[in-house]
Amino acid sequence: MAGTVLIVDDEIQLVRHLEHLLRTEGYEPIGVHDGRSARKAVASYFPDVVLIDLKLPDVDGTRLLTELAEKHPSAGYIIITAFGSIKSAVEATRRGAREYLTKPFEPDELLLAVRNAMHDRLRDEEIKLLRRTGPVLSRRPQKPDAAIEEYPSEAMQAVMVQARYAAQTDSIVLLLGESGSGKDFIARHIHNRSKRSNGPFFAINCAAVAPELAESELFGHEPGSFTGARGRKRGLLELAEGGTLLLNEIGELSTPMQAKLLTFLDTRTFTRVGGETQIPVNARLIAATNKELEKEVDQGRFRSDLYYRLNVLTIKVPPLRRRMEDLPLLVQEILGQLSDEMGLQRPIEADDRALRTLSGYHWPGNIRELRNALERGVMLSDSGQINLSSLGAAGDQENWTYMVNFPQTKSIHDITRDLKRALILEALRRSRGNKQEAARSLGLSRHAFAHQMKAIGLDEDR
Ligand SMILES: Nc1ncnc2c1ncn2[C@@H]1O[C@H](COP(=O)(O)OP(=O)(O)OP(=O)(O)O)[C@@H](O)[C@H]1O
Repeated sequence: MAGTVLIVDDEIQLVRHLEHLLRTEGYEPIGVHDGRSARKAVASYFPDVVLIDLKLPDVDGTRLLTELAEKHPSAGYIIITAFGSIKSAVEATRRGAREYLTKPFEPDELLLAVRNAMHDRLRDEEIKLLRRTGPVLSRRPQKPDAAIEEYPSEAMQAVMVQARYAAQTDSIVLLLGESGSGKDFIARHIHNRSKRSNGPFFAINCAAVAPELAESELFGHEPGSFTGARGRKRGLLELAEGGTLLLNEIGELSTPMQAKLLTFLDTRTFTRVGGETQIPVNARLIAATNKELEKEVDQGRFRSDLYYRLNVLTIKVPPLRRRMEDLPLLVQEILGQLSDEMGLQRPIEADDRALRTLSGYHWPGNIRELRNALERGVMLSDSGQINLSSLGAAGDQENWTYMVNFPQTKSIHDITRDLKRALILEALRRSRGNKQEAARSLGLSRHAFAHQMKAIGLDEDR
C-alpha cells in the first residue's frame, strides 16, 4: 500500500478529482471539506500526507496546518491554494508545510509533491526505527558493486554462483553460517544484484528485539492496539515494499511469530497488530541463521512447516577458516573500504609478514573479527602500511593473539604518537574524510589539525 493522503479542500469537485487521481496511483485518499472534519480524520487515520487548501469555510488554512502539524508531526504537509503569494508560501513553510502548490496545478505536479512527501515520511520512519532499534536494524550502506564476484576459494565460488542465481529469482533465500561469516553481506549482495536493487533493504535481528515488540516491529500496529501503541506504525515488512527484508537469526523467532510469518508466506498479506485489514506486500524475504534449523525442528523449537517453506534456496556461507585462500583479497577489500571511509587517497595495505600472520590465525569470529583487527591496525599504522606492530600481533603464526595493551617496550613518546594517530584517523573516519569536521570533533583548529597530522607522519593530501 502506497500510503494514506488526506485532502482538505472546500471545492467538492476538486477533492473528487484528486481522490480519483491518487487512488489510481495506489494511494488511500480521504477527502474532507472543512477544518473540523480534517481534525477528526487526522485523529482517526494518521495520514502520511495532508493536502490543505489555505481558504476553508471554518478555519484559516495556515492555522489548521499549525494545529495538525503539532498533533501529527510525522505527516508531510502540502499547501494548495488559488491565492498563491510568496508571503503565504513562506508563512506555510515556516509552519511546517514541505511544499506549496498554486491552483491550477497539473496532476503530475501534485503526484510528484505527494510522492516526495511520502518518501521523506518513510525516511523519517526509518530513522526513527533506527533510533529505536539501534544496531538490530540497518539500512543499506553498501554501494551496489561492493561485493567481489570471484573469490579464489572453491567454497566461496559456489556461494557466489548460488547468490547470482538467487538474485535472478524472487524466491525466499535461507542463509546458513557462523556468526560474522558474511550472511548479511551476501543478503545485500543478492538484493543489490536483483531487480529490487532500487527498492529498500532492511535487516532485523530477531534475537535482539524483545519478543513483545517483535510483532509490531515486523508487522506494524494500529493505534491503541497495546499499551504504548499511540499512532499507527508501519512494520518493517511494509517498509520493505518493493525491496528486500532480511530476517537475521530467524531461529530465534517466537512460536506465534513463526505462525504469522508462515501466513504471510502463504498469502503474501498480513495484518498490523490490532488491525483487521489484510495488507498485501511485495517484499522479498531472506532469512539467516547461525543455528542448525533442522535440530531446532527436531527439538520442537522451530515449526517444521515454516522450515520447509524457508528451505527452498539454501546457501551455506563457509566460515573464514574454510576459505583462507580468500584472506588476502578480503584484507585488500576491507582495507580499501576503511581507507575510503577515512577519505584516504591511497588505500592502506598490509605488508607480507602481516598477511602471513593473519593467514595463520583461525578466526573464530570470522570476517567480523578480521575487519575489527584491520580497523585497529589502520589506526595504529605509522606508514600507510599495516605491519605486525600496527596489528598489535604477538607470538608466531600458530599463536597469533591481539595485544589489547600497548607493548611495554614502547616509549611514552611512541605511545602518545600512536594514540594521537588513532584519534586522528578515527575522527577522519567518522567525518568521512572531512578534515574541517574531524578537526572540530577533536577540539582543534583546522591549522592545528594539519600540524598534528604532519607530526604523526600523515600527509595532508591523503
Ligand atoms: N566478502 C566480504 N568482503 C568484505 N567484508 C565482508 C565480507 N563479508 C562480510 N564482511 C564484513 O564482515 C562483517 C560481518 O559480516 P556479516 O554481518 O555479513 O556477517 P553475518 O554472518 O551476517 O554475522 P551475524 O550472524 O553475526 O549477523 C561485516 O562488517 C561485513 O561488512
